[in-house]
Amino acid sequence: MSIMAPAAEKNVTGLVAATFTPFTPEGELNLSEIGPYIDYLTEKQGVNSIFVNGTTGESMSLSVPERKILVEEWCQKAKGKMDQVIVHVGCMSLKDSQELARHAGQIGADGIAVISPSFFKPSTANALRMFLQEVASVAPTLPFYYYHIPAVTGVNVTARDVVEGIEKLIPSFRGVKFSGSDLMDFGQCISYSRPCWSILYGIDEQLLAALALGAHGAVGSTYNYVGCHINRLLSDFEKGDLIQARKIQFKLQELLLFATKLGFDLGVNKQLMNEVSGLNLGPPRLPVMPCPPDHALSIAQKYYSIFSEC
Ligand SMILES: CC(=O)N[C@H](C=O)[C@@H](O)[C@H](O)[C@H](O)CO
Ligand SMILES: CC(=O)C(=O)O
Repeated sequence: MSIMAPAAEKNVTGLVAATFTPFTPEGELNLSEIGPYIDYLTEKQGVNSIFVNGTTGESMSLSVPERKILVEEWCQKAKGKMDQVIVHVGCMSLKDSQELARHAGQIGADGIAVISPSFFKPSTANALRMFLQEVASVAPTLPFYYYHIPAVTGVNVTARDVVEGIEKLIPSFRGVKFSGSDLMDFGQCISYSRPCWSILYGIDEQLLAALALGAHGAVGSTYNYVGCHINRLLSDFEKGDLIQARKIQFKLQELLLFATKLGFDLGVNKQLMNEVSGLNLGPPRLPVMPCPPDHALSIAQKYYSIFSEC
């Protein structure tokens, strides 16, 4: 690298765990689990980056003050242990998003991501870009990621339309967390992406297809408990061993298919994490329902029958 190169900014690569928010049994934040959670990810799963207060973290069910308290704890406990802490700051209100973006910058997050508002939905890619630009503008030095999750937001604009030319509107733009199954649109984001961007895939059960299209990394909920296996999928893919990589992808598909038949949702996902990790992340918050204990147990048994110890 040239001696004149600007200070290196890290691209996001590899696996990023979308963290669950720890609650007490009464439904309050349980900050004391965050340190052990980070140690579990690094030591047991080999996962060194986190995406906090996203979908899995139930951000839209948290108050703005709760989101700030969580981010402070995640950033503090991750210091020296995690490569990247990316904070989702999207809200229905532009003002709330800006407040969280500013806060993330002040407390040393490595990047911020924003989901489209979904009550009043932007009707065009341009309206969405204007919203993203207003959020990014209050934290202009923080790497900014657009979080594309159309099945949840119901906002039907392609990510490619959102990112085209966005570097002129948002100089801090650094990539997309793409949680959609439209692989054509995903490919078009990769093909447009700039060298300093990271295009991260977010549907864990089809990661291998996204890798073939050039995904730089992946953000997902299942990397909380299958990270060490999916790390092997990544290295098999890099070696060109597609047969092994597929075997691992199919195992994750088998687990999720089994779980889906029992009604896989965030409550079940969180309880599966509790079972597998031994952490006490508690129940989800309403309207997400807690997982029936027998469902979590049978999914955990399936997990152990599919995946051996790492
Ligand atoms: C809707 C949702 O939460 N998607 C997650 C991330 O984007 C994924 O990690 C899924 O939880 C995962 O792919 C299992 O379906
Ligand atoms: C899965 C994911 O990326 C999220 O929880 O936001």
